Order: sequence, then structure tokens, then C-alpha cells
Amino acid sequence: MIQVESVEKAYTSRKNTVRVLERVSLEVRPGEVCALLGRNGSGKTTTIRIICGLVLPDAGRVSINGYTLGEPEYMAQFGALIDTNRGLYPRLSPLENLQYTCMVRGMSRQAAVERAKHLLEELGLWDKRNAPTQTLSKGMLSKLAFANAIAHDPPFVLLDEPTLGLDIDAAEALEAQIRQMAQSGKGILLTTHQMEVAERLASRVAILSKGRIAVDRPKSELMAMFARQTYRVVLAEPLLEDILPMAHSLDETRTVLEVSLEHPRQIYELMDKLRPAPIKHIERLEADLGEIFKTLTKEPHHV
Ligand SMILES: Nc1ncnc2c1ncn2[C@@H]1O[C@H](COP(=O)(O)OP(=O)(O)OP(=O)(O)O)[C@@H](O)[C@H]1O
Repeated sequence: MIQVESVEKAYTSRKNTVRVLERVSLEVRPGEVCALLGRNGSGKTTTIRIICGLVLPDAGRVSINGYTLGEPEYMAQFGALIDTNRGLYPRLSPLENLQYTCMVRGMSRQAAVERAKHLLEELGLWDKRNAPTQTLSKGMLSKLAFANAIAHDPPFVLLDEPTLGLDIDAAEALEAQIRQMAQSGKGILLTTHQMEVAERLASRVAILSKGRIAVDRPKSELMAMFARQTYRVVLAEPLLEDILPMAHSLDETRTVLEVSLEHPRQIYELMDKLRPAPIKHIERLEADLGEIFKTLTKEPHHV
């Protein structure tokens, strides 16, 4: 398990100090895909860099499977894609890069070559296997950086925006890989601004906001919490009076409104308020992680 405990981090320059993480705690278990979400600058990359040992925290502790940074076993517990240039040698070919990573992590030359070839084939980079890495396109580099992160088959994988720059087929293939890795028992921590990606992949969602983990829940629980509360009501006639603040939004025909209720039984109160406009249809809306994210990162909000 990855355990991040009460980590604090501030960046200090001569002019000012930016407090990025304030007592951030997070766990990633084997077999789970944890989506770490947050607005720009909320500290997602900093958190991942701290886990990788690239940035030292001011306070707190990080361990993976019980090993802490500095112990030789620590680095073997994870692979990371942080930015597509990191860890790749531009003049070496993709084949050489992957082979090198595997050998540095202890594989024999033969096993490393086999593994590198397998990954290149699987990720659609076979044709470029001998080209200098610096000649690859952005999307190809992303794929190679992903392959490099998982090359030595580590139990945990950290992925900072893994689908950035990928075309639709490549993104789907990558998602399938991530899903399959989780099924095989690997723990994945990923950041993304693409809420649909998080919604499809995550089993757990953690949201960083204002330096803290504002939310950390199984995705299904989070979605259920919000799904219970939002309804779409279609009226047979336009609504004449405003029933705000209960109404969340009303379309321009004033016949379709979306309302957020704190408890399902409030639906009766709502129906009462809406009379005499006849209700044609009421449905409970599916939760949308994007909306949930926006709601939860607006203000410091702890659920
Ligand atoms: N090396 C650094 N020196 C100074 N400030 C930094 C450094 N790295 C990051 N920061 C600041 O720390 C804050 C968090 O940055 P970080 O990259 O962790 O956020 P993020 O959530 O990954 O953002 P994004 O979604 O935009 O990638 C930002 O205010 C950023 O400017």
C-alpha cells in the first residue's frame, strides 16, 4: 500500500512562500485506481513528486509496502509517469530506453529485451522501436513514458495526466491497460483533468483543494451521494414563479428545471411548490463527476 501521512509542502522563493500541501494524507491499495483530482496548482504533481522522492516534504511521511524513501527496496515498489521527458534518454531508441529501465531495475538482458519488445508491440510503438526517442511525436512519447513507468512490472504505478496528448484510440488502449493492471492487483494513482477518464477508471476519488484532501471516497459512494440529490423535473406548462434557491437551474422555456434536494422526501415539498404547473416527468439525474468536482472545489468542503 502507498501511504502518504500528514505531508506538508511549501515552496519558498526570495519573494514569497506558497503553501501547497497542508497535512495531506492518502492511501492507495493494491487493485485500486485512485484518481487524484484538483484544480490547476492544487498540488497533484507535487504529491506525486513527493511519493517518487523527487521533492522532499517539509513534514510527514511516505511509505510504499512498508518501505520508506532511502531504503533500496522503495524505488522498486513503483513506476511513474510524471512528464513525458523524464526518465527517457532522447538519443536512445524506445527499445533501448525500455531495455535500460528494465535492466536498471534488476532484469537480465534477455528478459529486459523481451519485456521491452512486448510493451512496444502492445502500445503500438513497434514501428518506432529503433528511431531516436527525440524524433517521436508527443502522443508517442506519452505512450513510451507510460511503457517506461510500467516496464519493470512494479506493484504501484503513478500516472500524472497519462492520457494527455493521446488520440482517441491510444487513450482507449491506455485506459484498458490501466484497468487490466488494476484487475491484476496493481495499485494505480492517477491525476487527470478529464473527468470522464476519472469517472471511467477510478475506484476511488481523492480531491485536493486548498492544500488539503477535501474528499477521499470510493467513487461509487461519491456518485451515489450526489445522485440521490439531483432531479430533473419537466413541467407541462412554464413555471411562472421562481422557486429558487431550491431550483438549481431552469431552462429558457421555463419548463425544465433541475433541483438539488438534501433528502429525497423533499420531492413532495417540491411538488407542492410547483403546483399548479402540472408535472410531466421527474427523473433522478445520474451523477456526473465533473459537476461533483466543481461543487466540491468551490469552497473548502469536507464530506
Ligand atoms: N519547483 C517549484 N517551485 C515553486 N513553486 C512550485 C514548484 N512546483 C510547483 N510549484 C507551485 O506549487 C503549486 C502546486 O503545483 P502542482 O504542479 O503540484 O499543481 P497541480 O495540481 O499538479 O497543477 P496542474 O493541474 O496545473 O498541473 C503551484 O502554485 C505551483 O506554482
